[in-house]
Amino acid sequence: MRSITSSRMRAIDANCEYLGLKGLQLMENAGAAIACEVKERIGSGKVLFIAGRGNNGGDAFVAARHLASDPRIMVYVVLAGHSTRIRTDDARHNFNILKHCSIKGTLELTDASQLQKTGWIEDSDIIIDALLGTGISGKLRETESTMIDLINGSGKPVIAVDVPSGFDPDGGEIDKAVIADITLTFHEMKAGLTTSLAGEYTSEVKVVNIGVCEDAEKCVGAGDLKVLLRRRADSHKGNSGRILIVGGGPYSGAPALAAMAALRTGADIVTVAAPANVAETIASYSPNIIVRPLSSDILCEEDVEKIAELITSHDVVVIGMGLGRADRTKSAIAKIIPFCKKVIVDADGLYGIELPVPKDTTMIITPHAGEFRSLGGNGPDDVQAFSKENGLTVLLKGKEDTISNGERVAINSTGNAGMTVGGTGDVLAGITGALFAISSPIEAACCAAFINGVAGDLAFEEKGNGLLATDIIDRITDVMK
Ligand SMILES: NC(=O)C1=CN([C@@H]2O[C@H](COP(=O)(O)OP(=O)(O)OC[C@H]3O[C@@H](n4cnc5c(N)ncnc54)[C@H](O)[C@@H]3O)[C@@H](O)[C@H]2O)[C@@H](O)CC1
Ligand SMILES: [K+]
Repeated sequence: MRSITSSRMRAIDANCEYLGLKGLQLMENAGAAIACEVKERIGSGKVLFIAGRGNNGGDAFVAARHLASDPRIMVYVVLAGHSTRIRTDDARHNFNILKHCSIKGTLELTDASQLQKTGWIEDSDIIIDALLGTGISGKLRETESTMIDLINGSGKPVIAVDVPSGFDPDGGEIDKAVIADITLTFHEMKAGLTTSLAGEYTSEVKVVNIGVCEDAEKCVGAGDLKVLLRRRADSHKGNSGRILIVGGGPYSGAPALAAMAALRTGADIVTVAAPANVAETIASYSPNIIVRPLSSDILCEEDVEKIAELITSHDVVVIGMGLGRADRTKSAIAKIIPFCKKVIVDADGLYGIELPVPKDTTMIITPHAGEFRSLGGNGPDDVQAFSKENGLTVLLKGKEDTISNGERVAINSTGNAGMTVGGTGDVLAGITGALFAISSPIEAACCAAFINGVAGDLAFEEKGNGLLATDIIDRITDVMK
């Protein structure tokens, strides 16, 4: 069954916003769907909303408004905590409108035990649980924890909003959660609700369409990047990645561009392993790059041992740019790949790999159309099947980039015609390397294509068709901000 993680859902929500579809609109649809479900279950009576201070609560405030205008229904709203501490603008907005609706009673409770004294739980015909949704983190805290106990002790029918509160939407361990009769989950089935544990907390799950636009899911957007960068901010310093770039020989600029792009994307350390004839030239481009010279004028099998040793002190290997296609180089590449845990193969490197990918290696390839064909791929429509068959992630460069890990397919439409200039592919590979150190291959490939394209668009505004690959590198930090 198709399902979605909470972080992917957050990315889609943010992509909607980026495309002009506001969270408030989605919340309106979510709330309207809850109100419909309530009316289907009870034609008349008392409805008690128990809401938290995030957007899960916001959905409840919308539903309360929709129901309040029905003369047969009496609506009560309990907020866990004080309204000054509502966490999001959308939820606050909808909470504030409630004072203009015929709500029978509203309470803001920091002490959950006060709820019992109101008698609202016993009097209610149905309870709507909107304490916590996909924004839950860590162990359950008060006031929410006691409110969950009160809902579970009520014996009343319960509708859970998005997920039963306390339940981990990604299927992790839980302390306790609301036990609901039905869960209305928005947009797509949440991963946690597909686990066997879910059956203990909800008898039924209904997936509700809230009007998410197709491109927010299909195209890479600012939301994907936001989620990835937030994760990086949460991770400890020193976790941002050590990248080993294996490139150069016939050319010297390509590995240097990849290295600088990786550094600008936030990699901690970037080492370039390059044939001896170009090592000094590469080092002279920037003092930020560490260069390790190899044995001769091209990468060859004699270098494999040294590179295998270097790999052990790096998180990600980026191999291919500027290597040339000598037979000795190709066979060296084939021997190096099995030493790599995480590897990105670009440009000439693509002529040396053997598919499918070795069992312990996770690979991203970044071919253009011709390189993809030479691997046996058949254009953008074949990217998903090719990825699945060969056990890797493909970022096929083109007017629109097509990215797939065999399951998800994404399109990146940032970038412009000025980016056909040499070196932009090397920049993309470097960005991908830095992101791969901190994320899954599909996230890394998607976000790298997006960053590279937007940085290219910013550079194009300034330089027009005269833009250079180095101009794109200069704008990476603007995009990341
Ligand atoms: N555009 C959007 O983002 C949309 C979001 N939607 C709803 O918004 C929900 C996600 O909203 P949020 O991200 O605001 O998060 P939630 O509303 O799920 O939860 C966040 C709140 O819970 C508190 N909290 C987190 N972990 C806790 C714990 N362990 N113990 C006690 N309190 C805890 C936080 O302090 C915060 O106040 C979804 O589940 C869905 O119901 C829908 O309205 C559709 C649109
Ligand atoms: K909930």
